[in-house]
Amino acid sequence: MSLVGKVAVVTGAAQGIGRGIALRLAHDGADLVLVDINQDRLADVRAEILALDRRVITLAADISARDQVFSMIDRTVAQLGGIDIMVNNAGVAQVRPLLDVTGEDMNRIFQINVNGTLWGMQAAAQAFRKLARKGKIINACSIAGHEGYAFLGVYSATKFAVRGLTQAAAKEFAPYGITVNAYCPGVVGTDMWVDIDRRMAEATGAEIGATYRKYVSGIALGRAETPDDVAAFVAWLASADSDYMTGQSVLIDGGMVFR
Ligand SMILES: NC(=O)C1=CN([C@@H]2O[C@H](COP(=O)(O)OP(=O)(O)OC[C@H]3O[C@@H](n4cnc5c(N)ncnc54)[C@H](O)[C@@H]3O)[C@@H](O)[C@H]2O)C=CC1
Ligand SMILES: CC(=O)C(C)=O
Repeated sequence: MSLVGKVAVVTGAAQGIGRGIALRLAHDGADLVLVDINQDRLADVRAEILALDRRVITLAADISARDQVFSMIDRTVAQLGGIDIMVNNAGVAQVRPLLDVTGEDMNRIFQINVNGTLWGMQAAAQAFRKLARKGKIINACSIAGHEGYAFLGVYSATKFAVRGLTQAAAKEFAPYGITVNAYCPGVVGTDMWVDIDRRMAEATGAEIGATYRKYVSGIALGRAETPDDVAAFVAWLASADSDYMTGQSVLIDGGMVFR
């Protein structure tokens, strides 16, 4: 219950890792702002958080649109009285042989994964400073932010960029008491991996499920990651226990990448 009295914003909260993070932060006492481009499934997550007796609002936003991100933060402060934790979770994967990558491919995934993370950091930091609150910014990185993966090259590049932005923002925002860190999951059983596996099968001729099984077989702890595994670490990053950590993109992958 370390987050009682705190307001947390989670993007990409309608499903997968974002839903897991939102539910865990609510369990730990935070009030929640659930943000997603897909409104259909946000209502279910909202109901789960209301059942935890927490305040919760849902906001539609495309994180690649800077004005929508800043408007979302303004509405957060107006409706819940402030913001303490910003989780820039929303993101998309892209399976493509590098030889086939187009400018449109690059622009789309960078606008969401990189620009969207930067807009979220900008808007949150601006709000923290206006409210004179220390604040915590927590970004979604990946093992692909530490190692480039075949057929996931541009996606990997976006996550390397998130790691760099996390380090730079940590240095720039430290004077205001704002910490900036990132979580780097491995293979988490969400819709994103269903899509990756399907597209890998199309690109390589492998059977459906083969890519997912190959990646999971390389995990030292012997099982795929769950959204709750990720959320447990993000809950620590959101708590005061992480106040002396900043600029770090931390691998929590069950033992895949060893840095
Ligand atoms: N699933 C995995 O194995 C891993 C995922 N990650 C990262 O974790 C984050 C969450 O991944 P998952 O939950 O697996 O993905 P997911 O695809 O299951 O869910 C992503 C959510 O983000 C939303 N979203 C997508 N684009 C958006 C936009 N432009 N604006 C607002 N919302 C948007 C989607 O509607 C969806 O609800 C992503 O940043 C991903 O790169 C990192 C490492 C591993
Ligand atoms: C989706 C993702 O980040 C990986 C490498 O699984």
